Amino acid sequence: MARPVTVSGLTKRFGDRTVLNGLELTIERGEFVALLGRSGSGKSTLLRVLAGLDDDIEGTAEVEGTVSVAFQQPRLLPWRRVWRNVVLGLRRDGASRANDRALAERALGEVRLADHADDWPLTLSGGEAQRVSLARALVREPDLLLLDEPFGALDALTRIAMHGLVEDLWRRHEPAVLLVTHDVDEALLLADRILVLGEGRIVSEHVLGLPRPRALTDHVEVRARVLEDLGVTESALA
Ligand SMILES: Nc1ncnc2c1ncn2[C@@H]1O[C@H](COP(=O)(O)OP(=O)(O)OP(=O)(O)O)[C@@H](O)[C@H]1O
Repeated sequence: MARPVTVSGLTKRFGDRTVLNGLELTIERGEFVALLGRSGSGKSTLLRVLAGLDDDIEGTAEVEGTVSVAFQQPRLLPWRRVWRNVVLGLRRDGASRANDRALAERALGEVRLADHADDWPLTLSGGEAQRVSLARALVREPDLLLLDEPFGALDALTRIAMHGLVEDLWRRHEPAVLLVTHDVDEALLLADRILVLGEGRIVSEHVLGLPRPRALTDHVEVRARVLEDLGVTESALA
């Protein structure tokens, strides 16, 4: 099976503004990649292109296999029960539809929400709703999982719990992951490789070799280098 992402010479303009400028990127099967970059650097734009939501581009962006996306907001349909939201995006024929409830229950079990299958989305907490969104992304068994700041709207404790959950789900399902985040520590905990986007291209790449689960202290030097690439100095944070 081909590599899930091969991007070459990708340029994306909005009017006369060039947001992505000759970007090169490959992601291997099962690889967990984090994408960092300053606000407005084009991270979401790149994700939208990879998700097939924007094809008005120059260059090539080849994506192989099934793609799922989870956004910062869980985007659940409030008038559908939780389990129906999970199977919403599945390609369906008569035979598989009969199986939907079982598929949804299994996916909800994986994100530890087995008891919430019949709830309405608006009764869920923010972290629970985001877990439903993850279940919905994974039920399609994607080859590529695109995560656009999926934990950005959650409180710090819930976010820590979600890191463990995502790592667990990634190991079990083995999709390639592209995680857009503002959180350097999140990237250091989860990713095989950290990319920094700037001036429309990948300006730096950091490969993280250490085993998992990781501690934040594992990558002190890489952390400093990534922050430097983002234009942040430790003294400015102190
Ligand atoms: N539909 C659009 N029309 C015009 N400009 C756009 C559009 N979408 C994005 N842009 C511009 O492209 C640039 C990159 O936006 P994008 O959302 O990709 O950045 P980002 O790195 O994800 O930012 P953030 O970290 O703040 O979410 C921004 O300047 C934005 O204003």
